[in-house]
Amino acid sequence: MFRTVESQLSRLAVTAELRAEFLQYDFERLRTFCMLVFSISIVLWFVFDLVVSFEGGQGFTIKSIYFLALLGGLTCCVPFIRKAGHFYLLNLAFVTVYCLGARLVIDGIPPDLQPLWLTLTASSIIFLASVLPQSNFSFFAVLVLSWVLLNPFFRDVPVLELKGTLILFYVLVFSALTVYTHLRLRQGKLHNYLMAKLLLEQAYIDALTQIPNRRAFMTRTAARLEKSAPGQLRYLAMVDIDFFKKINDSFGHDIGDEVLQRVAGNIRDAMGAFEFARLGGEEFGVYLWELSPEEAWQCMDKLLRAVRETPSAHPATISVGLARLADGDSINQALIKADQALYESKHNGRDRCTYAP
Ligand SMILES: Nc1nc2c(ncn2[C@@H]2O[C@H](COP(=O)(O)OP(=O)(O)OP(=O)(O)O)[C@@H](O)[C@H]2O)c(=O)[nH]1
Repeated sequence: MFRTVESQLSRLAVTAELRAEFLQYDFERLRTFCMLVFSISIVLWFVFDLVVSFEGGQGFTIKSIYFLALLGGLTCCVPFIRKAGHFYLLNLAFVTVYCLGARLVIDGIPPDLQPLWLTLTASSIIFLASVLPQSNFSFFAVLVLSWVLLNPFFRDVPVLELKGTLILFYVLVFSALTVYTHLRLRQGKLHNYLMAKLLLEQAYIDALTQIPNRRAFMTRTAARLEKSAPGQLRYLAMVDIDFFKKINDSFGHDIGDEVLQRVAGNIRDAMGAFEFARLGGEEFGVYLWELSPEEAWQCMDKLLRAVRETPSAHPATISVGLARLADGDSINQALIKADQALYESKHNGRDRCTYAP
């Protein structure tokens, strides 16, 4: 089964929209991790600065405080960022400040050690950036920025001499490896995201009518019920197609399926603002809230009319049982109440709604 879903996935076109949705999801999931990485980077820079300042006899300057404040300020912005794109910009700003701060410290160590420390610092920044949730463009920008601002050859290190050649070799191999792992990691994460999305859709969407199924309905309505304020007006409606067995028996199962799809479309059009689902067979459920009893009734009346008046070679009608949820009622209790009201509608001639207050 897993392989079947995977082969379905391979046929799925990964649009720019899907990619953006994944990047946004990835950022939201890893927001705390981003803050942790930023905080660890600041601590590392601070310790490096302290060692060079005191062991190297430079003295801790006010500039270090400015850099710490800037980096800390940028880190504090992360929890307030909503869009992944804004985080990429913030990350670039963080890397720029960090690189400039690192240059400041490295300038204070003996010149022959500087190329090595510039290389180590740039590699650490690039490694940390490769595990952060960001787009390819953003990662490449960090890569280029880090090597430009922490260029180990800036002190006339001859590339063709042993030291320069070794550094260049390391820079190239390290950059290639991190680019490769970043791309592979991202591809793997995107694949898992799309797979989970596809499986979730299959688990929560009714295959025939393409509207939410019973599982989705029970999960969503229970969540809404839990969050709703006491005293809020809430209703549960059971919708059932009239004489559906007759439609199947007279015109065949395919026409029965068409009728189911049409009624599901009517429900989607009329109840789009609320929770709705196909509960099974020819039965549908609707959960409504923040309406007066008259308004809830009118909603159902609108739906009855829409189904009745939809032009078709195989017309159909529905019956509805509308129940009001009392405080403390569970969805299952409401379903039982709505089912009893639905029975009344069927008993009284169908194509109507019965309200159970
Ligand atoms: N075409 C089709 N039929 C289905 C599907 N699921 C259930 N059914 C049929 O729906 C019919 C339900 O019939 P009944 O429960 O007797 O209800 P009814 O004929 O609508 O009668 P009333 O509800 O009393 O108006 C059965 O014949 C099922 O076989 C489906 O996915 N497609």
